[in-house]
Amino acid sequence: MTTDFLVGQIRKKESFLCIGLDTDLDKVPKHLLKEEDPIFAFNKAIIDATHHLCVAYKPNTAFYEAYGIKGWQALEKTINYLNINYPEIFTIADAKRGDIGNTSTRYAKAFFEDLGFDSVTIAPYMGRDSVEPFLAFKDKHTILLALTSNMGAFDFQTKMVDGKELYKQVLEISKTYENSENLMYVVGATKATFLTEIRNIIPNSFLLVPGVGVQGGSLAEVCRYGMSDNVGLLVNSSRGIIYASDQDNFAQASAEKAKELQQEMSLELKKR
Ligand SMILES: O=c1ccn([C@@H]2O[C@H](COP(=O)(O)O)[C@@H](O)[C@H]2O)c(=O)[nH]1
Repeated sequence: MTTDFLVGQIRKKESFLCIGLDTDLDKVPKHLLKEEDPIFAFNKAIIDATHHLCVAYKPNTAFYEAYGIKGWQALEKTINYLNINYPEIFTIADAKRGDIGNTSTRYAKAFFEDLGFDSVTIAPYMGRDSVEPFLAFKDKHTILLALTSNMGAFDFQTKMVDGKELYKQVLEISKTYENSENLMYVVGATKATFLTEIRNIIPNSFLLVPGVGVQGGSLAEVCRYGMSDNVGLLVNSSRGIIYASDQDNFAQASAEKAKELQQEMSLELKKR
């Protein structure tokens, strides 16, 4: 998917919401456990109830890998279901990969070609040759971890390296990578006040922003400091939406939570 198409969807739906499919069988409604594939049954119900309120879904692969082959099959069914039924939706494999070049190429083939995701999250720590194999895929997007939402972000990401915080070095150096137009970045909603400086370095790049809801980040602050001329934001919520209820009406309850965020986003878009 091209970035222009994504921006068009955001304007049309008045939403830059990304719903995280962090599907945990300990948390899904008990009646679904009788299904042949309860992970997919849960995801399908959530997607069918919420697709008109969001522009992206982000399965975090950890939640699928934890169930072995069955989990991976559920991930495959979920991305196929999205690509066939809702091709206008931007898909993110939150896999946080990155390795030496030839290995990164295999990761890129797995997520972009075999599974057919639009984007994948990548750790920048191994540098240029670990990231460029992902960037080589046309109309696919590589989402680099820049400043993450967790407390541990302060262990390394904000430390000074050559006179500048490490996360700023990640932003600046990655701009020199081949096909850098295919880059997006992860910035946690809990770090919203850093967004002004981040926007000075990457004024128009798309940011994937997790951390609203359960982690305590504020959507209003993210918009105030991080919205660019082309919106440039995909704000993720996982648990706050998909586990709104563990009763029979769970999908409807998730749609209600998604609608609350979508309406706030619509107001933010109208302010600009
Ligand atoms: O900095 C980061 C990077 C990734 N995540 C992931 O996003 C979701 C957040 O889930 P919530 O339930 O909305 O808190 C989850 O998959 C994380 O692994 C992040 O939170 N922060």
